[in-house]
Amino acid sequence: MIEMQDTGFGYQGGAPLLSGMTLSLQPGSFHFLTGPSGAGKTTFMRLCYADLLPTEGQMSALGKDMRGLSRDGIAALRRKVGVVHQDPQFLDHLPVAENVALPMTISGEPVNMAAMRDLLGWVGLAQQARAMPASLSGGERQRVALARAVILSPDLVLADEPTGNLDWDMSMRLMQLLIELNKSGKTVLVATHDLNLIRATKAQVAARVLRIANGGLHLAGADL
Ligand SMILES: Nc1ncnc2c1ncn2[C@@H]1O[C@H](COP(=O)(O)OP(=O)(O)OP(=O)(O)O)[C@@H](O)[C@H]1O
Repeated sequence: MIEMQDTGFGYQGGAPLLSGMTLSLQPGSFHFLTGPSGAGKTTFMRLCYADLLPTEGQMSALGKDMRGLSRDGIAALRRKVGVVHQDPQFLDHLPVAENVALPMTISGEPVNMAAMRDLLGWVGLAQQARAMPASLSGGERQRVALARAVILSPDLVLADEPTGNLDWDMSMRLMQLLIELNKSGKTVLVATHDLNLIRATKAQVAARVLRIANGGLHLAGADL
């Protein structure tokens, strides 16, 4: 799903931030990504959905070589990757249902309203379909963001600190949805600082933990 061989990345004009990363993220796997603040977790996630391209080594995502990826290639790749950000942004003048449907609208696909209702029901927000984003709680916003991330049925779901602003119960509720997605066959990668969340999730799913530290990517020990 994601393959890296001695892959590195540095922002323009800066020293390399990540280097020598070697990874084979298998289809259907569940991984956490952890590491200190500023280590490069978000940068790593951005590489995985071709929002950034590696500056060293080799990398492929969903079978596509990231080197020399055309604009169309990047767009096709992103269609297969659903992303949930820590602080999801919505179009505030559109209700929840339209925000969730945006990836379909943008890609010119007809919106399947029945599928939309199912999806909102799955994230527990069937009653909020017509609500405006500004009226949602933090946990509701994250669940709307998750629904939006999976509406095109991506193969890979990336969540960058999705529970950063949520209490424990809501964090676990969101993790439950990510676990369900994984059990339905999706590859899931979740960046988080929260070791308790990792431990609680690992009790339910065979998740592995990647750690970014000192500019490199490491597999964390079994104690995590
Ligand atoms: N667009 C950018 N241009 C230059 N440097 C950047 C850019 N985005 C991030 N950085 C730098 O890259 C480093 C890694 O940032 P990144 O956001 O990937 O870390 P992180 O591990 O996700 O941090 P946190 O846990 O605090 O969210 C930081 O030093 C950051 O300042």
